Amino acid sequence: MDAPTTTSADNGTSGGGGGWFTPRKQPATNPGGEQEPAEGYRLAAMRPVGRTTTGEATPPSARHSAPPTPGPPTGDTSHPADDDATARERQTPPGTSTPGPSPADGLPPISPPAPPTSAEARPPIPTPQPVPAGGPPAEFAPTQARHPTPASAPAHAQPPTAPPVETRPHTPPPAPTRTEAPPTLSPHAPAPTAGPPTPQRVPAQRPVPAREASPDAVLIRRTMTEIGPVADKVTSYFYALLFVRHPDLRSLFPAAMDTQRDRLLKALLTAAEHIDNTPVLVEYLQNLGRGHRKYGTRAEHYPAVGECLIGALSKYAAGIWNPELEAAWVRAYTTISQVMIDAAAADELRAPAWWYAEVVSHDLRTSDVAVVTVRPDQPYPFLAGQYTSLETPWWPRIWRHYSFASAPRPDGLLTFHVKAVPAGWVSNALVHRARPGDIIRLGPPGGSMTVDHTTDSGLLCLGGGTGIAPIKALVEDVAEHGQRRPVEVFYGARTNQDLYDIDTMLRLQQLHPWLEVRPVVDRHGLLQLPDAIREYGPWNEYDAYVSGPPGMIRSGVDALRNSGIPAERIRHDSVEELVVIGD
Ligand SMILES: NC(=O)C1=CN([C@@H]2O[C@H](COP(=O)(O)OP(=O)(O)OC[C@H]3O[C@@H](n4cnc5c(N)ncnc54)[C@H](O)[C@@H]3O)[C@@H](O)[C@H]2O)C=CC1
Repeated sequence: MDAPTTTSADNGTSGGGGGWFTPRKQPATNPGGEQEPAEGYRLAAMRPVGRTTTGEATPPSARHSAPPTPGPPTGDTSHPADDDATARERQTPPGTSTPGPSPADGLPPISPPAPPTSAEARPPIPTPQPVPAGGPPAEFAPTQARHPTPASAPAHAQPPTAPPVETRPHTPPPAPTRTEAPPTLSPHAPAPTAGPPTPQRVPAQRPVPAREASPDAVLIRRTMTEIGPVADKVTSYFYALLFVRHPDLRSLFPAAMDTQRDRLLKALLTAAEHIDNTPVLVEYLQNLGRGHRKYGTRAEHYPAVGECLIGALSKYAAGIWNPELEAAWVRAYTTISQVMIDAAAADELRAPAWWYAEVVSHDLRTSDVAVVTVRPDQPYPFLAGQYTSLETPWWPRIWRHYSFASAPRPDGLLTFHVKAVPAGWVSNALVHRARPGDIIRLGPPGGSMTVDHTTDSGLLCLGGGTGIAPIKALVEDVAEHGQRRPVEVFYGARTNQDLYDIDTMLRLQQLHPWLEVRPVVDRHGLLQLPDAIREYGPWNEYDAYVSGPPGMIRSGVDALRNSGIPAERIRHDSVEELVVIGD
């Protein structure tokens, strides 16, 4: 899969135990029971453990629970799996949207899979085991008014005009001497803190110790192999089942479900497939669970998704499907959903589900790139290198990811670099329509491409196109920590004109002697950004950060590894990359 295309840094993906496949019609009093078949064959409906008997954690305030309805009431919805993809700026052409699956849309007919032969054929109900959701919740922040105040903060400072950019030869500084233990990407590494709530620090890549796959993992992977050739059909059938059986959930998804539609399923399947990689999965799913709050996802929604997941899998893996396989999936989904539910519940105690933010500055740098600065309606804690999800008033419930282009600032303003991509709904709105005074919504921060301040290793940063945004934030972060660790930035673009933020980067270079910025402009496709780092080095004592288009990340990671940087010291936003490490 391409990277970054799932919440990456997307980060994210759970382990732990805990069952919540419980009776559909008796969630409050029979948490261990089985579901009665309804509408033909169904798995047991599910109720999360550790929640209230209604399955809904009591929101601390209306601000945390009631989804707003910004913009025209189009009926559009957000995509619960959007967080899994760092699909920044990639949007569905407005003219090609599909208003949700239905039999009339050419989707597979919704014929329920064959019922089990007996109640005994059902999978055993796993024992509920609440999963810790990231430590004790921080103090609850009082709810604030949802109406943002008029803009009054200064706009984001503009960079000076720079002279024409030339790629200049450079001798890199000597490799830094490590004075502390190398930065660990261990799943148990402490999360960096940026004030409550503490964003999860989820390294984008982590090696998984080689070990024998668990029996459940073997069964799950067998299913994945079986459905691989018909993945599209599984996806269509899954959503058809979900929306036909649970029409109330339709409003949680975008009206246009074409290119976005498989994110939820993809995230679930990816997580299940890597169910053995518990620490990584836990962090990923916690991030995913928190991110789902802004969609209005509630604990009681998860059983429906689980039912339909199993329904779709059992239909398209019918050749190998049996009670043992089903039980493995039930256990996996139980774990996955429980972690997400617990994380969302814990997050609800310490952070809003979303933030409103007012555009205070809009700087069109090129014909298709804008630098947009917003002021959140209340403090927005994040770490440099992270990203957020963003919704405009013109496309309600369509969320896209953008990285913060600055380290946290004293004035609380947040800046994003947005490139309008062809037929991109959100990106075109942000570049060509947004103006100061417009109100957008922000989801929680996510991503693990953050600086490890416990080491003085050098930073080797590759930023391609608007991928330079988080790199700039990382540079500012290093500067604010007052360290003198070498930072080498390779800023790639297809043309000189595309180096829209070079002035800012050169200004930072002037300010900081430890910073080296090297613009790399494509030479007729012969030299691309990753090629440039091969001309310099050595890099074996550096931590690497890669941000840009998926192809650039792939070839950048290859080039970095070839230059001697171990995989665990290369960070980028990509959940698929994250979870496949170690396979
Ligand atoms: N806006 C944001 O906050 C962020 C955006 N991104 C991603 O960065 C990308 C930026 O897109 P554009 O500005 O259009 O970049 P672009 O397509 O113009 O490419 C930027 C640089 O990457 C190189 N590159 C592209 N494909 C490559 C490949 N296959 N192999 C090697 N090098 C390659 C190009 O040569 C160029 O130097 C988008 O995919 C976006 O999702 C990533 C992080 C943050």
